[in-house]
Amino acid sequence: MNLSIVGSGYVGTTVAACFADYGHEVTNVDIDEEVVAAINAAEAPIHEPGLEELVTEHGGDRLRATTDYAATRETDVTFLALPTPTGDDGRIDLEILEAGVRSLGDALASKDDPHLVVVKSTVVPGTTEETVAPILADASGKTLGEDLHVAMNPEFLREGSAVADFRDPDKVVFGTRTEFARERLREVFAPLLDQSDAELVETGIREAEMMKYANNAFLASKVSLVNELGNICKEYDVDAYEVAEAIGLDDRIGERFLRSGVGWGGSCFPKDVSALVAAARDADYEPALLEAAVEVNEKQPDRLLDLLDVHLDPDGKRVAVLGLAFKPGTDDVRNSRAIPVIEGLRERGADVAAYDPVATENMRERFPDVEYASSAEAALDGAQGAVVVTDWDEFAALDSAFDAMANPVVVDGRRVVERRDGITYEGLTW
Ligand SMILES: NC(=O)C1=CN([C@@H]2O[C@H](COP(=O)(O)OP(=O)(O)OC[C@H]3O[C@@H](n4cnc5c(N)ncnc54)[C@H](O)[C@@H]3O)[C@@H](O)[C@H]2O)C=CC1
Ligand SMILES: O=C(O)[C@H]1O[C@H](OP(=O)(O)OP(=O)(O)OC[C@H]2O[C@@H](n3ccc(=O)[nH]c3=O)[C@H](O)[C@@H]2O)[C@H](O)[C@@H](O)[C@@H]1O
Repeated sequence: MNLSIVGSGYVGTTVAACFADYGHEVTNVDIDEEVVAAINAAEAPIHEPGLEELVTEHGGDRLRATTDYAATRETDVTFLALPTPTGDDGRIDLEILEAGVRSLGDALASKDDPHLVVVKSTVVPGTTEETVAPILADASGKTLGEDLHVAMNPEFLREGSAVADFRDPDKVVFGTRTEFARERLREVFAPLLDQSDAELVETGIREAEMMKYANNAFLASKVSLVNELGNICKEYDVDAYEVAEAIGLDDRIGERFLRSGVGWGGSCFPKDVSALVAAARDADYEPALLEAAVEVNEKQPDRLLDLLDVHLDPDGKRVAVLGLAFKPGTDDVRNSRAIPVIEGLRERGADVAAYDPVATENMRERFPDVEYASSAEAALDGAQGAVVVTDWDEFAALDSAFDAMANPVVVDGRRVVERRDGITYEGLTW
């Protein structure tokens, strides 16, 4: 099948490269010329395990990219993988999505065959049918349900394992209203459904939109709950990880997403919980539990720094920050817990020495005047204290590097560093 994917970021590039690998002809449309050039040169524009191999194999061949929306006319289905950020008021900001949809509608105006447009971006219930569909119909002059169809196909992949997650998801959700949309989506996803254990959920468009928010809100709240329990554990000198392991054996709770620590960040949990809270309030419903989940999350970096304060006054001292990415396996620093941690350290007058295996350049844009070390060892050298913010495996292997610290105080926000003789070790929730 001929597919176009509008937006070529974490989702758009991953989805496009995987669909090309399943044998589809795929065109990415993006306004960023560097992203387009990279894909056509068979280079991955973002860091994701396994993506480089796929783009190397298919880029410039079955996988192409362009800045020209006209390319969508040559395709049967267009997926929208555009950003849906948080606006200043906490609500979903649809400006970028609407601009992309308008350009797509203009391009489709001169296409004769019927076309399916699938919203893959995360959007609040009602957006596909009340915002996307009318703009498309207006710009293209086409008739909804006849030669223009819309659908919603939420994406559940995680950064850092995007390719593996996309190929083998727990579920694939089709939110549709017409048989045409259902049939085309089944055809697009046939190879993935054949080669994975994914459950197919066929539902309405608004339900599909809400499933995505419910999924993320549940997971974010689960981590906040385990963080709250972990904070109580710490006060009572109980190891929260032992407790989590035991409660996770109850399959009503489940063993995953029980890692307590410095909290959740990233490009999606914070914005999606915020958008859902705002949408609930717009409907005159006060989502008390989700608000509390956000509040607990915002306090975890302060608790980490309070623990450091117990052992040293950071003013004028070198403090190593180990990990800048919002989670391991990615160079993404959006809403990383490292941001409030670095801000808090600087407010205390500390000289921050930061290290991350892949996210340094992205964090440098945010904090240009922080010292970025080339290794964890270099960051720790001469430091009076260290905080661990991202659970990169390489931090677990650190050992003699702590001997180079001037004062070996380590506050671990992710349960990654091994306790050892010679360091003063504080776990955030254990
Ligand atoms: N990042 C993730 O792990 C996941 C993201 N999502 C959702 O997927 C959507 C996309 O997210 P990401 O891939 O993270 O975004 P991103 O920020 O990584 O990439 C978006 C891309 O869209 C391009 N773009 C912006 N305006 C455009 C326009 N008018 N026309 C064409 N291209 C344009 C940008 O240049 C960029 O390359 C969001 O709604 C997000 O909530 C859903 C599941 C996972
Ligand atoms: O909508 C999205 O963008 C995606 O958001 C999350 O994926 P992602 O943000 O890439 O990463 P996660 O692995 O979910 O981690 C999110 C944050 O929670 C934190 N976390 C996760 C698990 C845990 O046990 N403890 C914990 O603190 C991580 O450190 C990270 O900061 C969801 O897991 C995906 O299903 C979803 O598609």
